[in-house]
Amino acid sequence: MFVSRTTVGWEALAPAKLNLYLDVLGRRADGFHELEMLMCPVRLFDQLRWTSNDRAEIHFTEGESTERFRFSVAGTDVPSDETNLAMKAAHLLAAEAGVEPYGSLSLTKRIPTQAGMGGGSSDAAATLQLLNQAWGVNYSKQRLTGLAAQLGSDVPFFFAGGPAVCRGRGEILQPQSGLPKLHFVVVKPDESISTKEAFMQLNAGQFDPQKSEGREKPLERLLELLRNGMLTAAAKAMSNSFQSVILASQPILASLQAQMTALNSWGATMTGSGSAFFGLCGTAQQARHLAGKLRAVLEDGSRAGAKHEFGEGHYLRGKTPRTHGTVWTTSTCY
Ligand SMILES: C[C@@](CO)(OP(=O)(O)O)[C@H](O)COP(=O)(O)OP(=O)(O)OC[C@H]1O[C@@H](n2ccc(N)nc2=O)[C@H](O)[C@@H]1O
Ligand SMILES: Nc1ncnc2c1ncn2[C@@H]1O[C@H](COP(=O)(O)OP(=O)(O)O)[C@@H](O)[C@H]1O
Repeated sequence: MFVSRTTVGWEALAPAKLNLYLDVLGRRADGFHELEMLMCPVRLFDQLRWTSNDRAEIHFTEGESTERFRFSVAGTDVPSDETNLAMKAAHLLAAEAGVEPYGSLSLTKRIPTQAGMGGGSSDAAATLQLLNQAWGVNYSKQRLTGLAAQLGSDVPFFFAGGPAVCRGRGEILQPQSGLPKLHFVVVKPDESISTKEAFMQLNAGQFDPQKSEGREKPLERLLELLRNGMLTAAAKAMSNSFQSVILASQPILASLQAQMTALNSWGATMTGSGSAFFGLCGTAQQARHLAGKLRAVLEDGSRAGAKHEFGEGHYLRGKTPRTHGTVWTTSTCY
């Protein structure tokens, strides 16, 4: 995430993430699942802005806001009340630091929701970082990462500042250096998937205790292929434990994945618990080319060309079954 000063306060860019590898190793006694993942931040950003009441000379009285702290959301239908992860992050930091929340925090959503792209988690991490500066709390990155784990399993990842292997619930981070810049086409179908429900769809039969004993260590192999720039093989080595379960239960997503694979011999992989899919491409030009091919097959002219500030989104319409969604070209940011 990127935090900077503005003339009236502070601003943060909260990146989306893609899971290049996701293995669910088993269910834990606390109800969470033990994971092994490779995640990368990508250049599709939500934006958070904070201004102080003093500078804006505003006194707030309405909605969910207190007089001293106001929160607003633009861009999509995520909640703008205390249940928003950005608000949860603000209140957690305030309680921990003994600060009474103040100022005006606004969130502009661009990352699709329930996509497996970590938008809410990234917003929470960016809010911790932003308000840590704005309120003069000055906690270390380590202390903020500890708070992040209380907000959600994926939140600490956004403090890694680049690609990381994530284990445990997702909060045990091993940052990875030496990976090349990677280019992707991402498609978010209109169908969304709740993370909790995706975990519930997995059954115990899918957790093989012998899997980790003497296995060929597919994650290490993927990392090695990426470091050596062997991207064709790396694309084939990407995998996601949720994918087969989700595709079996949602034929429309199976259709989308088949369409993407037909147009991109490197294949298409689901990110997180879905529902977005991504295809790895060799260069930005190839990504644009693939996005163009996807549009030619799937595009709905009525919404084509919708522009996003940090990338281009295009509405898609497939043949059978009809697939609707948005496609972006993007790349890793680190
Ligand atoms: C699956 C992943 C993979 O990156 O991403 P998304 O698809 O959500 O982006 C993450 O593990 C999601 O992390 P996050 O979205 O922070 O999850 P949390 O809020 O902690 O948990 C939401 C729900 O998912 C389940 N959950 C989550 C993480 C985990 N290791 N085991 C679980 O069983 C639990 O049922 C929990 O109630
Ligand atoms: N700031 C936020 N951005 C997105 N979703 C949020 C946010 N705060 C709370 N939520 C809730 O969390 C749910 C999933 O969040 P999201 O990050 O989009 O999922 P995923 O991790 O699967 O990409 C949403 O349905 C929404 O109701």
